Amino acid sequence: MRTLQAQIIEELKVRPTIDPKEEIRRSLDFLKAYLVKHPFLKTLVLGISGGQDSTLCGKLCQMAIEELRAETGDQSYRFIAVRLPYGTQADEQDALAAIDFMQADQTMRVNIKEASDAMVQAVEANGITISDFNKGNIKARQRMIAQYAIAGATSGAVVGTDHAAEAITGFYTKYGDGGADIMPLWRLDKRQGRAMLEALGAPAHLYQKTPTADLEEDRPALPDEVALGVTYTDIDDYLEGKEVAAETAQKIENWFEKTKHKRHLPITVYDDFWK
Ligand SMILES: NC(=O)c1ccc[n+]([C@@H]2O[C@H](COP(=O)([O-])OP(=O)(O)OC[C@H]3O[C@@H](n4cnc5c(N)ncnc54)[C@H](O)[C@@H]3O)[C@@H](O)[C@H]2O)c1
Ligand SMILES: Nc1ncnc2c1ncn2[C@@H]1O[C@H](COP(=O)(O)O)[C@@H](O)[C@H]1O
Ligand SMILES: O=P(O)(O)OP(=O)(O)O
Ligand SMILES: [Mg+2]
Repeated sequence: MRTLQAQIIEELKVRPTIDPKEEIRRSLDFLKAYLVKHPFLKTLVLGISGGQDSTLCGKLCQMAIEELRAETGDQSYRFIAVRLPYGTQADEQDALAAIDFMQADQTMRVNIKEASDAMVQAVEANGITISDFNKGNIKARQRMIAQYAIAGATSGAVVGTDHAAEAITGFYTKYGDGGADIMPLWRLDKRQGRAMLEALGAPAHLYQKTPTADLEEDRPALPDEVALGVTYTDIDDYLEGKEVAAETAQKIENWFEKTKHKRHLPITVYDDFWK
């Protein structure tokens, strides 16, 4: 195995094989323990896009909350699934199917279009141009703002869907979808998450779906794998300690190095991870 590959696997805590049922249990116990330890927190708040990760994460949140209600008798615990379209979302049906699968206690809807467009306009008034790509990150951050507003109003914690196969390439918006309080999928790669959804009986079309951030208007539903130039199969193989083509490993490691800053809190004079 490559030296950096071993270090990354250690940092991101990926295991080469998992028992999906055990990992489901582990995530549920983690979510429950965190809420029990912080009695002020009563809701879990998560954006549901209609993609694989939020389908899995949302199902785990709902299951954890149901167990908590049954075990504590506290009926104020609830899971809030949040629809956060930018205008009309092309795969809205998938998002609704995901919410139906998880049987969310409550669904809220915040259209982020007006706020995102207003931000672009207000910034551009300074004589600079916001690219379509940059605007994509503004959308992801508006989603974060909406989720924190809901968490603030409901004594909630914002749940994030980041996992090892995204963390390794930094394929998330800093303080956007990367901004959350608790991340129950951290440690898992993409195929491990898929196996967990299969074990949970999710509709196949949701876990077989092509992963996309769907943030750009010029390239709608751009597959992550196209944006990254590397497949999740290769990323997962790399994370599981398998051999991948040298050129592929180099691409993955370039993403890892370039996005190091995202996996740390803001940099101060006492930090040296970046040196
Ligand atoms: N496919 C899509 O539709 C789409 C659209 C937009 C973004 N994305 C993805 O979302 C992710 C976010 O994009 P991004 O990473 O360009 O934006 P980001 O906002 O997450 O991170 C870039 C910002 O991080 C900071 N930064 C950059 N390098 C730094 C360093 N070395 N030290 C400290 N701070 C640093 C700067 O503030 C910079 O503006 C990417 O993976 C991107 O591909 C996808
Ligand atoms: N359209 C969306 N509605 C609700 N929540 C969303 C939407 N798009 C993204 N999200 C949330 O962000 C994460 C990350 O999405 P990526 O596809 O990995 O970029 C997703 O899991 C949702 O929680
Ligand atoms: O985060 P999601 O739910 O949008 O999943 P994916 O990353 O597969 O699009
Ligand atoms: Mg997605």
